[in-house]
Amino acid sequence: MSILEKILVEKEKEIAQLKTNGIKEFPLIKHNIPSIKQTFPSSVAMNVIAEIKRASPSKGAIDLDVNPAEQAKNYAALGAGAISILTDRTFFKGSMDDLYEVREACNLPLLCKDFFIDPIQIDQAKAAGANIILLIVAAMSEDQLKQMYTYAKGFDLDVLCEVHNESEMESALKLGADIIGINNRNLKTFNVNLSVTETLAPMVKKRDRGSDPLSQLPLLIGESGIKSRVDVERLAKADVSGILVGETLMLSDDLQVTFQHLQVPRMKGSIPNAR
Ligand SMILES: O=C(O)c1ccccc1NCC(=O)[C@H](O)[C@H](O)COP(=O)(O)O
Repeated sequence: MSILEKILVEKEKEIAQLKTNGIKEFPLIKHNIPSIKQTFPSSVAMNVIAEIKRASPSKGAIDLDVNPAEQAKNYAALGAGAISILTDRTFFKGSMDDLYEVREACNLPLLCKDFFIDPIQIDQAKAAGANIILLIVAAMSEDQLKQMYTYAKGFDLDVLCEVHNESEMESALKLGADIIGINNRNLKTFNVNLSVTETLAPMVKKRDRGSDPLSQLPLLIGESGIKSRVDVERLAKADVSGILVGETLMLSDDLQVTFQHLQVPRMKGSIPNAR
């Protein structure tokens, strides 16, 4: 069984519990958080979605004792455009409480990075303060993907639709996803290769947009395995609007320097108002 399959087996158990016990309510809610669809395209520097990641299947423990609110405040002060919070408990040692603590501490868009396969998980993420949820194309059928996407959008949530190969990119484009994450990490082997983004990103512009050639291109996010300025420059050339970075930020001894390395200039052609 691949790690993704193992995670999904656990998710089925969690979903059964949520349906029996109900979702956990939180006393928020902050409104008027800007969407990354509005803020990312106009940015001249690479947009960073900075992740709070206590542990992972590929790395084991990363920083089990991190204070999510403090970490998020540091990310925000250094110019992160959004924060990703791994909320899965079994494999990543996170929780919905982590998400909520970050929601209370900052006003950036928050990505609930979990393994969504049932609408009740979307209800739970929204209640804890998420603005964006993750839908992994490899985790469900096209019909299920469409249902989950429609459900999340109806709840005023953005959706990061994650792909790792050409057929998954085709599914995301067919769905009409407006934010697509290209995951450089193979969830079966854990192998990380930035050429995944370089190969898949051009598919977005090549796609036939039928009778509406001016329709907006999806926002592209390069995900996983990003460690250095050189890595980000490669992804900038592939014309992504943003990058999702976990381990490198969580293990950084000097977040300010690490952020400077990540915020490289983006391609001029991809920035509407850039001169
Ligand atoms: O990180 C893992 O080991 C992992 C394994 C199985 C499924 C998902 C996994 N990671 C989730 C993520 O999407 C990453 O945390 C995110 O893209 C950031 O990656 P990185 O910068 O390499 O920490």
